[in-house]
Amino acid sequence: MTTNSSPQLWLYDTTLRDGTQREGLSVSIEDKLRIAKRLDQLGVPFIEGGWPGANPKDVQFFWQLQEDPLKQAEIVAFCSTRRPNSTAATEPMLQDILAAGTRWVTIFGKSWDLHVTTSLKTTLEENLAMIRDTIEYLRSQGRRIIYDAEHWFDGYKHNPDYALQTLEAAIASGAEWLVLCDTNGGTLPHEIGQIVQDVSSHLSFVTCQETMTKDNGQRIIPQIGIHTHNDSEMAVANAIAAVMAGAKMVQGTINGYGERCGNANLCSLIPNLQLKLGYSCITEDQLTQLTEASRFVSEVVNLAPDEHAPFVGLSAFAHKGGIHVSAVERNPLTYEHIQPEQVGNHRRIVISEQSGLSNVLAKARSFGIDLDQLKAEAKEILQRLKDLESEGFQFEAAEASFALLMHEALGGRQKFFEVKGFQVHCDLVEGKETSNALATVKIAVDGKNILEAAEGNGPVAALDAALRKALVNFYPQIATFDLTDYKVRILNGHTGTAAKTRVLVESGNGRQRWTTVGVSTNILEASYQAVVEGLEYGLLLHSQAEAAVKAST
Ligand SMILES: CC(=O)SCCNC(=O)CCNC(=O)[C@H](O)C(C)(C)COP(=O)(O)OP(=O)(O)OC[C@H]1O[C@@H](n2cnc3c(N)ncnc32)[C@H](O)[C@@H]1OP(=O)(O)O
Ligand SMILES: CC(=O)C(=O)O
Repeated sequence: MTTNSSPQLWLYDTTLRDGTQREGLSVSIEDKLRIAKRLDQLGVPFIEGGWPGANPKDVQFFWQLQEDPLKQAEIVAFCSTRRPNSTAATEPMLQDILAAGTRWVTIFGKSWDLHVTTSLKTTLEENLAMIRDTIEYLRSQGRRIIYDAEHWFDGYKHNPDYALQTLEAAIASGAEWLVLCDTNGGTLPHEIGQIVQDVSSHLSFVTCQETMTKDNGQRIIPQIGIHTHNDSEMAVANAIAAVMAGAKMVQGTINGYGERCGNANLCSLIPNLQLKLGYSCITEDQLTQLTEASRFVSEVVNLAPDEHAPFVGLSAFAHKGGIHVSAVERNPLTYEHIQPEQVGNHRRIVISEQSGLSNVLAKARSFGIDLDQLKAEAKEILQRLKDLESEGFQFEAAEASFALLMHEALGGRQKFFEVKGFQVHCDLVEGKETSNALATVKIAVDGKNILEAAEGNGPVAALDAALRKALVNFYPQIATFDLTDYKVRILNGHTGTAAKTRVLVESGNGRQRWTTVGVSTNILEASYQAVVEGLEYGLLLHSQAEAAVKAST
């Protein structure tokens, strides 16, 4: 828990700049604005919005934010130092930076002599001049400077004297933050900690001798920041090592998006820094928005969320093993490192062949069924679950089917309808992309037999349509049900066409979604089981909702 006396750390989000350097991630201006506003709400104090000279989208983004500014965050424009053998005042990109109208600017410069001579093809002296001129010029235009020392750790390891000279150039010209970058992501935590300590001691010596003054006459004592990449899967650990060695700014991205293997993931860094190390980054209230913010950003950038992401993933607090569930039910501390609610996540109990009685009892409670006094029935359900999973069923993603199985075992499964039989006929016409399918179903509702037929652009769509057509007169609510996803998995592929198929069907009613499962050697039969259970579970939800309304009136 953080208190008023918790040491302050400054978060710096670069999702909109370094994050968009991830392969496969592209955002519109509108997307960038939505993300910036979400990060602002989350309480991130610095948000790097992009590189205004690099593309028209980033230019436009900063202009739009001038019209409609953020509430609390500083929006930061990013750029390189001027090019070799030019002047800062005539560098077009620096004019774009000024036009972006931000108070803060991040300038990245070269720390590694190899990069100076190879990438920039210039002299070590000219690189120092590029850093100095650029920062001095931007300061003369009223900007405050964060200096990103690109390839800092590699540069320092190869030529520490020169690397330190680049930082001294940044200090002498008035940078307020010196952000040490592990650009290639190859450094390990012990090296990061040691090098940050070395730099801190060197800087206290340098800043005693030479410090700039701000416009208000105060001395500028630059502080250290850290920017890490995940190429060695160390980005978060490295950022933490830097903080423990004295860094006061932490740069990263939501969900760890970034070039190659990504940047330090703020969704892991923030809770680690705040809950484990006692630093103050955002308020406790804002921390409870972290999971939602992570999912919001993945939705906007159109990338599936990582379900196994620490802290914010769907599975981050999902308990599957029976032993774990039993203990967590007694005390969550037994298998959870933090309370999921602290980061806006929640505990989940997963049902599978790895379950024990505790999983079944907990899941029953979540369905509103009290099995605690019915141990024999619960054991039977557990055995049935294990038997079905050994036949290829999988209930962890198909909880609606498991709920129906429970009702069945307890003798309370409501029979909304009975399928007496079905037939599907497919026409495959050469040259046509989709097949035409016709399904006929025979069902019984309340003792009445109904025969219905429907077409679809595939056999499952036709079967689903025929079932709905037959049922809708009895259950009008079926018109609101949707089949939202359909997944097929071949279970024992080595047996060729005799392989078993598992079908998962996700259905919805506009408010809730549920998943059902079917397994058979015949894909149509497996689909039929899952589709029928999907309709049945939807009807069950509807009747439970009606009963709840009745009970409350
Ligand atoms: C570590 C990082 O993540 S840094 C950020 C990297 N991000 C990006 O590159 C994304 C945005 N980039 C772009 O849109 C383009 O690369 C631009 C607009 C910046 C530059 O485009 P171009 O002028 O066509 O150059 P190009 O992309 O080939 O980059 C190489 C140039 O950058 C120069 N350069 C590289 N780093 C620096 C630096 N720190 N300071 C000054 N110039 C630099 C090189 O010297 C080279 O110049 P040259 O072509 O005159 O020899
Ligand atoms: C500046 C930056 O993004 C890096 O060095 O990785």
